[in-house]
Amino acid sequence: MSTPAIQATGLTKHFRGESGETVTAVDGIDLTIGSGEIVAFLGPNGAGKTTTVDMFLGLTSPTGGTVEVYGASPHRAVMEGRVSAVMQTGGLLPGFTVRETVRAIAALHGRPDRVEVVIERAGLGPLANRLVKACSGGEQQRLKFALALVPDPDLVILDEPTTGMDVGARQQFWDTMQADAADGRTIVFATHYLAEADAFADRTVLMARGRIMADGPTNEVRAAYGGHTVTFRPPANVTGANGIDQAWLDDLRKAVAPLGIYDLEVAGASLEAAFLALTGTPMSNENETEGALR
Ligand SMILES: Nc1ncnc2c1ncn2[C@@H]1O[C@H](COP(=O)(O)OP(=O)(O)OP(=O)(O)O)[C@@H](O)[C@H]1O
Repeated sequence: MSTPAIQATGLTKHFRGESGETVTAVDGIDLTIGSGEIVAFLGPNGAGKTTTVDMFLGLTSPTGGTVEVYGASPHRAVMEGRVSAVMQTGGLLPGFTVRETVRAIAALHGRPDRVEVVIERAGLGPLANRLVKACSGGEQQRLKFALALVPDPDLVILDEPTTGMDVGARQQFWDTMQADAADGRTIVFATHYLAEADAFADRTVLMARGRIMADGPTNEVRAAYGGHTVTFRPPANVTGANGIDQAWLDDLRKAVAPLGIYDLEVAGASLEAAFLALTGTPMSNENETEGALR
């Protein structure tokens, strides 16, 4: 059997919280990701997705357990160019053009031969001479993706790569990823968006409170654990510019608990959701409903 891309055993991470309490971000994860898999880490805010992928990349050291990337430490796998990442945040130099940025990173890796390949692969050809500061958020994310491809890694890890993109940019980003994945690269990405896992991942690892709640083919996870989303419009007198009145929400949580409803989450309506509702296009993002009982 070939060496797995990622092998995690009992992987655990504790942080010290603001008042000195222990926060368990990742709580004993066992996981094997094989070569060529496309895996989504799906979960709500604070589920532990970022901490988990940070440990895959050696950016955070585990408090307990182990993680190996292609049979070696994450640090070594990164140094050898076997794994690279597209992170949520991270600096691009605004005064460089797209091509200059790719050239600089390719020079660092000793791979000048990769410049045009990755520009083309990330769909940046028409933008190659544009200054980074003139690129949209979505275009900058595609540039980060191009940079991640410079060492021709076996594994690419993406942490919520489409955060902040509009619907069109998100689609374009995933089209680019899809084309790349067709070449057999292993891809692991963290996302809030069930629709992204559904559309793109063969396998979904559903995380909540630092644990794996479900892990399997995306369609099976959806069917077995998806449940139903109940949307509602709260009374006008409890809503304001800052969201829904907290005391009312606490009462609501208490009221629905006897019905077996837990983890009630409320997200403010986004412009995207409003746009989609107004245009009649189905919403792809289930986290951006006006109010949702999960
Ligand atoms: N450096 C830190 N110090 C203290 N607590 C942290 C730190 N990093 C993360 N946490 C906590 O660990 C938990 C998991 O956070 P993490 O960022 O991994 O979740 P996530 O699923 O990626 O969430 P999001 O989707 O919001 O990015 C959260 O409770 C978070 O507040």
